[in-house]
Amino acid sequence: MTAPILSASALGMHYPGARTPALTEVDLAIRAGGHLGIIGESGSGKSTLARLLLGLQRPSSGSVQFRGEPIPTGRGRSAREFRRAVQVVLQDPVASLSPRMTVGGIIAEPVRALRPEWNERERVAELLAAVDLPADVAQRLPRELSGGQRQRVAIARALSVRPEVVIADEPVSALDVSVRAQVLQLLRRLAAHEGLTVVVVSHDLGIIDGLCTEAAVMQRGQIVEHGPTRQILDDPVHPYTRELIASVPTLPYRSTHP
Ligand SMILES: Nc1ncnc2c1ncn2[C@@H]1O[C@H](COP(=O)(O)OP(=O)(O)OP(=O)(O)O)[C@@H](O)[C@H]1O
Repeated sequence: MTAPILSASALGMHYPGARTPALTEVDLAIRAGGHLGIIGESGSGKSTLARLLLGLQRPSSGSVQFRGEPIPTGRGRSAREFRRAVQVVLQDPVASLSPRMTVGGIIAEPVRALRPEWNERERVAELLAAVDLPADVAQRLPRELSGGQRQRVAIARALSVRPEVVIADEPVSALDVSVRAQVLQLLRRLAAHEGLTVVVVSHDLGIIDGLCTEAAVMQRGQIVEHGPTRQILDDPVHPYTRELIASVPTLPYRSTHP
């Protein structure tokens, strides 16, 4: 078995003033090239876990490791390498994109910060093509694009520095159902093409089923079930997982994963 690229040990998060912890003793190993879905109802701790895996927040207890070492902090070489290697795609494409920057500027920003030696314009053109957007979109502003196009821009930006891991928090929840399927298809194709490790956070079982070969089910800050997505869907063990599955009448985005 390959060593995990990202892992969490006994991870805990207790927000100041909160009555109960958002995360308790979470252990998780994400193997390189794996496609993991984190599923659970609102408030179960999914986004908190994602932010801790991204190093955007410090845990109250436990730790996150990247390639077997604690996530590097500060401005040194290893911290820059972590920021390049692990990228995020957020839920709301409008809020996650700066309204006054052109699309080209938005996509190029991580390249400028982390790969200044690359030709920015060429990279932007490559990325727009990779996410099936026309080249002239580079000169436009985010508000001139549709929701689906904006989410494609967010994906292009995340891929701009050739990351190894992409953590997507509700990547298609803000989109119309028909556009959702297209963006999911794009994410699937890019993940396979770039050999990415993907972590998808969603409250929607259909989206996890469409993108992830492996799923972790969260309830009240804990992972209550973790295994192959197909096995979890076909033969759920935990009562909460059964409840989640029963609440979804159909799973619309089923991919071709075994
Ligand atoms: N910055 C914060 N300060 C205080 N409490 C927080 C903060 N962020 C999250 N929480 C609390 O932590 C718990 C877990 O929240 P989190 O957002 O991680 O869950 P989630 O499963 O992602 O939910 P959702 O799907 O609604 O985003 C909730 O009780 C939430 O109110």
